[in-house]
Amino acid sequence: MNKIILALDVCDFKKAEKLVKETSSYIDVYKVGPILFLWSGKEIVKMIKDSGKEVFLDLKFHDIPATVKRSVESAKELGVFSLTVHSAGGEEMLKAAAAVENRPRIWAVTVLTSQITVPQEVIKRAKLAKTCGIDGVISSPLEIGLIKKECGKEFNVITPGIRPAKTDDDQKRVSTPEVAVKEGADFIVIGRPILEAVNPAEAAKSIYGSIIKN
Ligand SMILES: O=c1ccn([C@@H]2O[C@H](COP(=O)(O)O)[C@@H](O)[C@H]2O)c(=O)[nH]1
Repeated sequence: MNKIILALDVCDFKKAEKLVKETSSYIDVYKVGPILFLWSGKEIVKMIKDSGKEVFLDLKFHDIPATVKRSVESAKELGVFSLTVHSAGGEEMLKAAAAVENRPRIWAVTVLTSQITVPQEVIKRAKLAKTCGIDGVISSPLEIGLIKKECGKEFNVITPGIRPAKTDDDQKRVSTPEVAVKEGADFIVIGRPILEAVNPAEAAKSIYGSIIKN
């Protein structure tokens, strides 16, 4: 499976559909977060799946264990490939999410890539998630090596904060796609560098080209 996940952070079904069509040669998994899900919910998930692609539902569940368990069950009914919970929800919440049978892959957010933190905090949360039966974590590309070392190669590391070129935006812990893939990222999540490009398909192609060389 291609390692690029395109974050469909748009609030328009037609725009999302056009982006999927234009980039489908380079992307197998599309991320749907609150921006798009609040507009198009089930329809967007269906459109992506009907295009033969997978959905990463990034709603970062962070609630009491019973509510998170039922949210994971609902996401399972939608047929998504993976979803996120927030590690700050704690052990009981993470275990409740992981215990749902035949569920999508669950990835726990460690510390948001827009926040400055110390690697020890990310590792502490990654280890907690692993102990609770979660499949992997969302972290910045700066922590990939350390997480793989501490939690094992099989534990998924998914990294937003990917910038092919230097930008001045809200992402604080960043690297290029090439470096993230070399470090061992299982997937890299990219939004604005593709969404805001003059030609999103060309931007996706160029990032794809840069990572398959490695
Ligand atoms: O720690 C996190 C967790 C999630 N994200 C999400 O990834 C994309 C990144 O988009 P860019 O435009 O490439 O910055 C976005 O949907 C975030 O909600 C994250 O960035 N960091």
